[in-house]
Amino acid sequence: MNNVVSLIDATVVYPDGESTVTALDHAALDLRAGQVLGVVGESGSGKSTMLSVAGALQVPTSGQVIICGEHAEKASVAERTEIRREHIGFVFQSPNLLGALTAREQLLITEHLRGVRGKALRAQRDRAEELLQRVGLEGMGDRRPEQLSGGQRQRVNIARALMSQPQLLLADEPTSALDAKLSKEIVQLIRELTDEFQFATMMITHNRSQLEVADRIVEMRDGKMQEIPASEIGV
Ligand SMILES: Nc1ncnc2c1ncn2[C@@H]1O[C@H](COP(=O)(O)OP(=O)(O)OP(=O)(O)O)[C@@H](O)[C@H]1O
Repeated sequence: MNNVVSLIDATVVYPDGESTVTALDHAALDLRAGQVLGVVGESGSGKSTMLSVAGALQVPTSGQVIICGEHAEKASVAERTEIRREHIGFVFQSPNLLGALTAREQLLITEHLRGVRGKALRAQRDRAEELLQRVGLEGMGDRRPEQLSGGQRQRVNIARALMSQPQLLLADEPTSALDAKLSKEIVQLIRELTDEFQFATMMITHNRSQLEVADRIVEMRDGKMQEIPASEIGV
């Protein structure tokens, strides 16, 4: 089976005054379709940097990043935008939904901005309805963010990330704004969607109990990434 994303010796070095910070230190990873990877580590250990490199938001200082067969480290800015648009869905900490738009419109905003019309738009409208239903928001498509709970807003966010049928879902602390019960529901939903749509998921979390949905876990320490058996961290 092919890897959805591979990091090969990926290193990110930032300038830090007179010296430098190695935020990602020779990271190696292969992630396949249908797998959920949990990413843990203390603040400043390099989790966001790793996710940002795996998501072609930034290029490594050295090493390789292969996303669905495409070398992101060699791609131009425009090509990286295309890689993200074609292959990747992003879910960030708090849902950055637009206040004036309904849940349905949040899912279709990209299509409207790109001027998608006719049959293609109808297909995406159908997909939006299916996804709203799939994430548990059936009948709520007309609600604006203020008319939705925090958990429901994160569900809209997840549905929106899946509109482009991504092969890779990157989630950066998707439940940090939610209580324990809602957090559990959201990570469970991400697990189920990963199985159903067979994309690969990387999820940063501070909450180790959420790692029970992960197939694999990596821990970041000072930019170094190490895969650890689930048994070792008591999941
Ligand atoms: N743009 C930047 N310029 C300089 N240093 C940076 C930059 N971004 C991150 N760093 C440094 O790189 C290291 C890793 O940061 P990163 O944000 O990846 O960690 P993190 O594990 O995601 O932290 P947190 O859990 O607090 O979000 C830190 O030492 C940070 O200060």
